Amino acid sequence: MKIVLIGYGKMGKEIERLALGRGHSIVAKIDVDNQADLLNLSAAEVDVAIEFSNPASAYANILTCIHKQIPVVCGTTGWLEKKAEVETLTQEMNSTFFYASNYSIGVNLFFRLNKRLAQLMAPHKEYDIYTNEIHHLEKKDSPSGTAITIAEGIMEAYATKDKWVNNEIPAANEVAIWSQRESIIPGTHTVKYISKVDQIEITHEAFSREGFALGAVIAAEWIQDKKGVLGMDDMLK
Ligand SMILES: NC(=O)C1=CN([C@@H]2O[C@H](COP(=O)(O)OP(=O)(O)OC[C@H]3O[C@@H](n4cnc5c(N)ncnc54)[C@H](OP(=O)(O)O)[C@@H]3O)[C@@H](O)[C@H]2O)C=CC1
Ligand SMILES: O=C(O)C1=N[C@H](C(=O)O)C[C@H](O)C1
Repeated sequence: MKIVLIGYGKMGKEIERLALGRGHSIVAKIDVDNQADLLNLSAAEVDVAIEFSNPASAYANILTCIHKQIPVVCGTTGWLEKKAEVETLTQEMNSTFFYASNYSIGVNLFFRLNKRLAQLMAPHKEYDIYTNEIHHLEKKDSPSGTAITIAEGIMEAYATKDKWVNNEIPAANEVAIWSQRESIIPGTHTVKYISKVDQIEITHEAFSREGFALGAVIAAEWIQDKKGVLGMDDMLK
């Protein structure tokens, strides 16, 4: 595959290492100082764009790719208020857009475990819910995209909960996400149910960025013959 990397920071570099190891080539690396190179690329020169930039730039980068008919795998978090627009445009342009708040296989299994646990816990009102995410000090968005997906999974199971709040004491209809920024931690997510007498806790802890990057490269390989709006649940079916 001929890959354009959009965002050449911590994730871009890890994706490059793994993609080269799997026999792919990197045709361009787009960062803040060479935005014009993306505008000048054509779909004939590239099989896929892998977008890990930042919350402020992801939307514009994705639109550029969709208009050029370049399939996009995006992992950037913190811009999702515009995701519905991107999905509509993807359909209108008959293009390809793959998004995941977290590309690691382990986290996606954790998402399923979280939903199942929430279904089991929902009838037991004596348990309060706590969700927590810890990331490195360079992270720009809060809460993490992964923590939002976890909170959405909990809300699916609880008819009484319809929104999440970040670093605030939750009202009865809210799921609290507590965010912590610490050192170089790649990403740790915890869900706890606490009653007066006991506690149930599940945690996913990433040891490095390799799992995120590998998932993104595998997604890029998987979408090669596909169109439309896709995500990890489609790929892991
Ligand atoms: N879905 C997932 O599995 C994962 C998602 N992420 C998300 O991916 C994103 C990137 O993470 P990470 O690599 O750690 O962040 P970094 O800050 O290390 O890298 C982002 C890079 O994008 C560059 N950039 C800034 N503006 C643009 C632009 N307009 N076009 C292209 N590149 C630009 C930055 O340059 P400069 O530094 O000069 O601004 C930087 O080099 C974050 O939103 C993060 O939350 C991270 C890990 C896993
Ligand atoms: O910024 C990061 O580093 C990460 N961001 C993603 C998120 O916001 O959930 C995924 C992972 O936790 C690492």
